[in-house]
Amino acid sequence: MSAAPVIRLDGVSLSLGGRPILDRLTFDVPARGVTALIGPNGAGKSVTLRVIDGLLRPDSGAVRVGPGRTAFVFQRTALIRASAAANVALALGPLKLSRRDRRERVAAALARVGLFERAGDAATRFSGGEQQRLALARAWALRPTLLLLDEPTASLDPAATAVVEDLVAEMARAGTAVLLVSHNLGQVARLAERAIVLDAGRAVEQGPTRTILPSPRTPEARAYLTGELPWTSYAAAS
Ligand SMILES: Nc1ncnc2c1ncn2[C@@H]1O[C@H](COP(=O)(O)OP(=O)(O)OP(=O)(O)O)[C@@H](O)[C@H]1O
Repeated sequence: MSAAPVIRLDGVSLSLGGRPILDRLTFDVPARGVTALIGPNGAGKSVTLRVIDGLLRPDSGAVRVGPGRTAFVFQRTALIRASAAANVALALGPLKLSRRDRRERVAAALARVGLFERAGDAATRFSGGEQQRLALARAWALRPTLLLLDEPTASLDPAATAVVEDLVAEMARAGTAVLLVSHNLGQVARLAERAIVLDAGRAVEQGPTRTILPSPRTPEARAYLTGELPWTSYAAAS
């Protein structure tokens, strides 16, 4: 591969509440394009994003991220009690823009997600889907090197989902590396060139989505992708 990866996890292990969650997790995320992190509930996808963003520190192993700015859009977005415009402007704090550039970038970001008319409204009163779009606008305005997305369209209607998917694709085309956690496999196929399949805190399979999605090699990836639940086979066996 040409460029250095934007994320490198090497043998990362982490226990939480006395339970092993990540187990010698090792993978690279290339500096270009969209990489999907997929796997069953509880596999450790969100914890992995938090480790990458430095919100959780692994017990062992190495995490290398960057260089550049990272933006993180959570499953449940953290917005401040202020207007939509103020929420975007606040994210631009570290950028040292002129007042005018900042105002223009905020307006463009809100317009990009269809919230321009709502610029002065209290962000915490937005619907779940509107808050998610606002969180994306905040990330877009930052022009990050790396974008971490945790189920960004889980609560969105189809039209808003399309807006978010367009925005993510546009950011990727503009050079942002994206790591996307999603259970929407259609979305993964549409957006991501590569996928990493997590199971019980380990990367069990990784490679191009066009081969992993239709023909996974490992039983864990196959079970996830075909919707086979571990407790179903347990119940059937007992
Ligand atoms: N702060 C914490 N303390 C204790 N356990 C935690 C903590 N955070 C996460 N866990 C546990 O770690 C495991 C992995 O959680 P995580 O949220 O990463 O799963 P996930 O793969 O993102 O799942 P989902 O698809 O359901 O969102 C879960 O069993 C969860 O209960």
